[in-house]
Amino acid sequence: MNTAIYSGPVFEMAKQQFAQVADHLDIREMDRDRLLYPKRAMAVSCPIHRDDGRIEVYQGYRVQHHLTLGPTKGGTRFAPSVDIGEIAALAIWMSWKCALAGLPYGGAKGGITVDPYKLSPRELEALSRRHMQEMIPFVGPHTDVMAPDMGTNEQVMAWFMDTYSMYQGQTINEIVTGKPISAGGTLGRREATGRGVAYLVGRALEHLGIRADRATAIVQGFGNVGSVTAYSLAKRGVRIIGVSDHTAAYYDPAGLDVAELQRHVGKHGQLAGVSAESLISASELLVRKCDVLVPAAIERVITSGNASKVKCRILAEGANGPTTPEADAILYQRTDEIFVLPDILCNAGGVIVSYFEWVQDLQRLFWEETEVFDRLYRILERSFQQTIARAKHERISHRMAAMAIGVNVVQAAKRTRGLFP
Ligand SMILES: NC(=O)C1=CN([C@@H]2O[C@H](COP(=O)(O)OP(=O)(O)OC[C@H]3O[C@@H](n4cnc5c(N)ncnc54)[C@H](O)[C@@H]3O)[C@@H](O)[C@H]2O)C=CC1
Ligand SMILES: O=C(O)CCC(=O)C(=O)O
Repeated sequence: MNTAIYSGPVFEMAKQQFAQVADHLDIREMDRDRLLYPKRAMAVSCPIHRDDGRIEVYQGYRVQHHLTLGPTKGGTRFAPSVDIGEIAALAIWMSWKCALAGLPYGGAKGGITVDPYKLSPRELEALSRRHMQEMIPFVGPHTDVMAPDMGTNEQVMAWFMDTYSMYQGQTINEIVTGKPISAGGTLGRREATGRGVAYLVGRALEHLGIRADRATAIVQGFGNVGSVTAYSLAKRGVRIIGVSDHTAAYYDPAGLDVAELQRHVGKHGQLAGVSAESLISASELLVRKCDVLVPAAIERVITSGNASKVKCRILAEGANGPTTPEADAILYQRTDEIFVLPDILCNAGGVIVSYFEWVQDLQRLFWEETEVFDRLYRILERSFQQTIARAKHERISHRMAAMAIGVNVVQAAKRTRGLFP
């Protein structure tokens, strides 16, 4: 099979991780490509009028990894880094994540190569609508259901839903999740990923016998996932001593006021300008001593260069793919020091509540917020227990255990459906 279109460092990571798990599970060579490579991938051109009258064309992608368990599911990312390799890796990770959580989905991901911070609101709307228009032949409530990811939000999901619905001649809420409540969204989706991260951090602290009100945390990334994680951890009594985004990093051992940081970002769209005294370099922040380190921004930030220097007790991966395989090997040597909550477990709250949103939209029956979070925490608890039990039993890392569970689920479904002899 010629797989050359899938390349780049993020795709290589997903490939390397899969190879390690496939070796551990003793999956036959001839079955590996079927499990790893995406079912289909789309590349589309999205032309829009810029505010100055120019026409600019942006490249968009959607990768659907497998449809063995149901529709594919995953976010749409607007970022300058986006290419088909990055999106394919994120789609593959979505598959293992959904399978670990027991959701009836395969993984997908999409994105546009664009810096959304450089578009006006009108340009962002035009690009979002054009992207969905180009995707109409490939998505559907029972084929592939989009959601937010880095650089997109509830408003973008509302534009996606509206564009798809106008084309169909009727409102189809269930085409995307992560929508505003007023457009058929569920209570709790906006906070779901961060609250899920905080729940699992709480469980890891208990596991290690550390009291939340004596713990400290550093959070990289202060968007949807990072800011809600910081806020939810602070509500649990954890002192937030460091935060960063793409514009600034702050460290204060006495603790930062998360609500104040959220107000600042709400007003200015970024962390820069909060305080001159507590400024620190972004790379230094990651290796400061803390109980909980939460990378909640981009991929590949814990690397062979800093994995031996991080000084946390818990590494809670809010982001997708923040740790390279080389760093993983180092962290595995430090298992007694650092408890890793791997991304496909740690940030699964988002897609789990997206699943609840899809179910509610399909049934036209909406739940109370307590029902959303009770069900979310039950699924996360089960995944947490399964992951640590398997890691202990097979003497493997938490990442390897979580992935092994996910890969096994997909493999079993393919086998049952007759795709494996
Ligand atoms: N939104 C969701 O529900 C989910 C998101 N994720 C993952 O979480 C991560 C963050 O996503 P969101 O919070 O949704 O995105 P977002 O767009 O809301 O926020 C991203 C944040 O990361 C910051 N950032 C970007 N580059 C950075 C850098 N080099 N250093 C420090 N900060 C940087 C941005 O300034 C911003 O604060 C991504 O890896 C995404 O794939 C995972 C599961 C669900
Ligand atoms: O909510 C969803 O469907 C997907 C969220 C997502 O993109 C992720 O978990 O990485």
